[in-house]
Amino acid sequence: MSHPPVYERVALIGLGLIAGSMALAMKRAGLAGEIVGTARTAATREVALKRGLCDRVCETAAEAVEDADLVVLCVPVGAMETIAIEIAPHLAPGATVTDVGSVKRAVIDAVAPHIPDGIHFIPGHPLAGTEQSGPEAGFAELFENRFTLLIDDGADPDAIARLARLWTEMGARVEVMDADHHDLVLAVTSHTPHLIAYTMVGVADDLRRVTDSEVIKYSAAGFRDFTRIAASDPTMWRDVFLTNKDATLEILGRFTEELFALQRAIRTGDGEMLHDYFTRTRAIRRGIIDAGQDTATPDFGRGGGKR
Ligand SMILES: NC(=O)c1ccc[n+]([C@@H]2O[C@H](COP(=O)([O-])OP(=O)(O)OC[C@H]3O[C@@H](n4cnc5c(N)ncnc54)[C@H](O)[C@@H]3O)[C@@H](O)[C@H]2O)c1
Ligand SMILES: O=C(O)C(=O)C[C@]1(C(=O)O)C=C[C@@H](O)C=C1
Repeated sequence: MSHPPVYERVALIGLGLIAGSMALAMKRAGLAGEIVGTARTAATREVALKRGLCDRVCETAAEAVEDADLVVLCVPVGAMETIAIEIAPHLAPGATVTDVGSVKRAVIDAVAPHIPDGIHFIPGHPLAGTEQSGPEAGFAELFENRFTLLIDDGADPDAIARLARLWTEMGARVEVMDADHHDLVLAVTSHTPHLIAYTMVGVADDLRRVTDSEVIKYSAAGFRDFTRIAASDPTMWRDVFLTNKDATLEILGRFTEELFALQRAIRTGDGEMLHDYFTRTRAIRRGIIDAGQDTATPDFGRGGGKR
């Protein structure tokens, strides 16, 4: 290892897809002196040790954060407050607490009040994931060339820079953003699209007669992508919608208006409207590719067939 670790001891609370990927990315680049992990079940802790995600596991979050200079909350958004209350009295002075939750305002409201003076709280969100979850799901390349958004909620700039360095060394592109703006942007780019995918797969399931035959047999393209997204973790996504309620409802309202406009164009045979609409959306896709940001479904030669 040619450089000192960014953090001497990192505590990962919750050992699923994101924690596992962080652990492997940190190990690969020598970014943590020691990685300590905790999860609720012995089975998860065992897998984490077996996969080499952690150097050590603890039964409780309180034990795991002892003497850690970085604590990463990697649990569903709705579980963040309980964990914050549990770890607060055990945090080392000067430590940084961050999280990877998909919603930011709700996490700040839930966690910040419990963080003691002298601890840096810097909410974060890697814009990278898959539909897989649990301790087997993580892989070191997950964050490569993907954005990680950090929220500046008044934390010490040096502590933010240090955390940004960790993410950069794990391969991510880091940007600092305001929490409310984050939640609105993610409602457009991630949360509402997931809800639409869940809905579409639900519609197909309602037509069970079709599901049993054609839907599965012929789901090579668009629908298959929807089923991948709709296979994402139910607890995580329940919490996302319950905690990013206003922004999601705002975007869903707009979505419904557009859908009605398209529905009307189909009913009235307004081909020009449909063509113009699809021309505009095609340009957006091409813009994303031209900007070199078409990294939405990293494959890395693993699990390509499942996507
Ligand atoms: N999966 C994604 O695509 C993705 C991407 C970016 C951020 N996130 C966010 O990262 C966080 C973790 O997601 P993940 O995909 O790693 O999930 P995961 O399901 O793979 O792992 C979650 C971990 O939290 C534990 N956990 C669940 N409920 C808990 C509770 N009530 N108390 C304590 N531990 C609990 C689980 O046992 C597991 O160890 C979530 O907040 C999610 O919003 C997910
Ligand atoms: O590719 C996927 O499976 C994802 O949905 C990942 C995705 C996203 O919407 O882009 C999902 C939730 C997150 O908070 C961040 C990333």
